[in-house]
Amino acid sequence: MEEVRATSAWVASHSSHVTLDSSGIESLAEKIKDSIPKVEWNFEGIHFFDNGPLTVQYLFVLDALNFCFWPDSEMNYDHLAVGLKEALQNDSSAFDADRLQKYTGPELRKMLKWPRPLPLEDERVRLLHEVGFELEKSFDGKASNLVKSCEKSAANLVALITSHFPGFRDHSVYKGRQIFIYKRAQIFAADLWGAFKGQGYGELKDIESVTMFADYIVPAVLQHLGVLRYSHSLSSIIESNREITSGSEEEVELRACTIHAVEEIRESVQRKSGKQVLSVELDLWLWAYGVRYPSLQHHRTLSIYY
Ligand SMILES: Nc1nc2c(c(CN[C@H]3C=C[C@H](O)[C@@H]3O)cn2[C@@H]2O[C@H](COP(=O)(O)O)[C@@H](O)[C@H]2O)c(=O)[nH]1
Repeated sequence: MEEVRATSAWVASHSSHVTLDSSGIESLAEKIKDSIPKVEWNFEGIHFFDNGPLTVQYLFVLDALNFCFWPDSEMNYDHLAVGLKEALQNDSSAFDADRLQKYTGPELRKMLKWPRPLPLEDERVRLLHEVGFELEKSFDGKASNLVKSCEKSAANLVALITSHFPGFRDHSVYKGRQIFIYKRAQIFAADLWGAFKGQGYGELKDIESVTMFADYIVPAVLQHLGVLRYSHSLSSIIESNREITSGSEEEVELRACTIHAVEEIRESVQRKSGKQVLSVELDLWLWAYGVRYPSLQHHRTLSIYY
């Protein structure tokens, strides 16, 4: 994940629309330095968990589809997590690699008990097929084999996922440079670590290398907390719910500056407290904060990456 850190820092130092407010970073770090509010993974109680390989399969399918819920104002991440959990509880072979390759849009919709087409439904189906196909071809159908081959390293896991599954290659070109974000690949590593409490399939010795997961909730939280500042034109686009094109300067800056800001907060908290802090812990706290305040306006980009 060094390339995620390094390229996000580069965007932050060449940014035109989003800036980091260093006094906002310092005052937030000061506020949380003694106790970063601990948020339990699965604090909402919405995920499938059986302590075995089926949970790994569930999390991989979940994170293959963990993007862009906002086009349907009634949909959110919880619907996906709960819908997939119930599907697996009703039929433990629902996510077998051969089955994943055959789902249609209406079947996926029915599985999630959603009464109308899902946002970006065709892409969601295509990505399910991709996951089923590549799991079958290279990992004997099982996401748990993918995890086993990573030697307890989140960095290896992200590299393996992004090399095998094109849908996870979350990157863009910004001012002539390739910028790596890898949101869904990294969140899968963090979900494993969180679900299995750092043991078994969740034992990742380098979990500190994972960055925050650049989605559409955390930038809005950081702006609200005075850590990120937007240009006048970007603010007005977000406030009027106008779409921001995937890969545009504004979009890349929103995501990369969020990653870099969380790194700066983490380093500042570490300096002040003398304790190690994980970006994953900061992410979960900031995300949980954001979903409690649905009135926070977030940017809108049609994307399969987040
Ligand atoms: N940075 C960050 N982004 C996250 C998550 C999660 C869920 N993680 C689970 C893991 C453990 C916990 O128990 C969580 O339940 C989803 N998202 C992103 O949010 C957006 C959805 O928003 P809304 O439309 O309002 O549901 C969408 O881009 C989605 O990809 C996270 O943890 N961090």
